[in-house]
Amino acid sequence: MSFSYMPGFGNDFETESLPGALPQGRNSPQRPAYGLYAEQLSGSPFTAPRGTNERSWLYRIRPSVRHTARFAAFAQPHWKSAPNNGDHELALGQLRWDPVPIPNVETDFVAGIRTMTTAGDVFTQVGMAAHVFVANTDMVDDHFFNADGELLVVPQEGGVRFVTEMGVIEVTPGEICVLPRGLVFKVELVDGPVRGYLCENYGAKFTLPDRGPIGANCLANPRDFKTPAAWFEEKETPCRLIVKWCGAFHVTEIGHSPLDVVAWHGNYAPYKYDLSTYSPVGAILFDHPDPSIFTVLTAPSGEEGTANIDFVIFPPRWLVAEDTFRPPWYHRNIMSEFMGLIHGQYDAKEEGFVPGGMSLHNMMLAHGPDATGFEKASRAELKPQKLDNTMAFMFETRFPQMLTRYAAELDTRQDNYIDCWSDLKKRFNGTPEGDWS
Ligand SMILES: O=C(O)Cc1cc(O)ccc1O
Ligand SMILES: [Fe+2]
Repeated sequence: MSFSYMPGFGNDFETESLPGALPQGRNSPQRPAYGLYAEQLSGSPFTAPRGTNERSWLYRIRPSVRHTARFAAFAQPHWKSAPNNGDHELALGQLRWDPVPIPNVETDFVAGIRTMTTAGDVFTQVGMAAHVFVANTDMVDDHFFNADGELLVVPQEGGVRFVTEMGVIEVTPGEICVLPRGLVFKVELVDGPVRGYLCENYGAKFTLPDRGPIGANCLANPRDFKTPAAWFEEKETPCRLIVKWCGAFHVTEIGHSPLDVVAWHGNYAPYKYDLSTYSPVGAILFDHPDPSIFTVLTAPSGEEGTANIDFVIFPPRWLVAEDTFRPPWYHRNIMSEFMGLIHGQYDAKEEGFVPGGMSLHNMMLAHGPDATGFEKASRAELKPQKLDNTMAFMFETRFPQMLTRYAAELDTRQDNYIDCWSDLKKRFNGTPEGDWS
């Protein structure tokens, strides 16, 4: 399978996989070339302001409406939606999990999605859900679209190929991709079983954060985002289309492959991004800045500076701050922090937060470095230090994240997580020096 990408973020792209398939100068010619059907995919209301108006025109072998069956209910018991007001017995707490094992039974990408938390409300299109996915088999004749939100995919183990109606995106650990609401796709495994994290964004789309005084460069640069060129298949055998719609799952049948878009143009499209192209900007004299400096993508809410979701990474970087406690500070946060680790070690946790694992520090719940990390960082000689072999990330939302029953009962949950702070000693002894014995 050969496929390619076009650089840029939010561009007006155009791409055709057969010469002359894309109409020029108009969207709806009376008879599009090759006998294709023209179809608009609207990602924003028709009248949204220019800066947030998103739509693409797809030129396809058959229009999407040509399915052969009515929709019927489909079972996906592990993929939950908000509101989910905590259908479990687990008390409030700081939480951490080891990785979810990859199943032994045949599990494709859609079947392998397990919801950890939900926030907000899928019906009013605010909030998000944090999921993990584990899969060991390709989707062959099954396809999927999510009407409830865009999907930000963070692979952690194994490569994943999204064969979408607008082109093919392959991502491996260290890369991410975003699949817009409504996009039809199937998922193939590049090389064996896969595991990863998924953020389902019910609200306004992810966009690049403003850089403010940082200026025109650094952080995530637009040219490093890659959108696939058109790719299609002409497959005239029965296929299925599974749909997630307002939290419920439905299935219909199609007599052909729905991945039949020969050409498209527009600014509503999937994309991928290599996290190693992120240029972190940080404190170069003293103090530990807020983690918002490492925002890759932000999904705004209606309120300025208050994201529905921030997707934040903790990439390799130099620590140079003088007279500074360099790891994350102890804190309580109005936003809720779901974290995962793609590889390596995270600087606030010496052990217990392992690649593929997860932690949840919910609205206003105290957290920070474990006791061992605190000890080390408080006594470290403050030479410039390279943090290498590390890539953690955070789905941070303005809303509380409600735990699913699956997450509460998952046997990889670490019951003793809070013990990582139990050795934090009293250092106050009434003297300015404190007790550092
Ligand atoms: O809690 C965490 O580990 C994430 C985090 C990192 C950081 O450097 C500052 C604040 C913060 O929430
Ligand atoms: Fe935090």
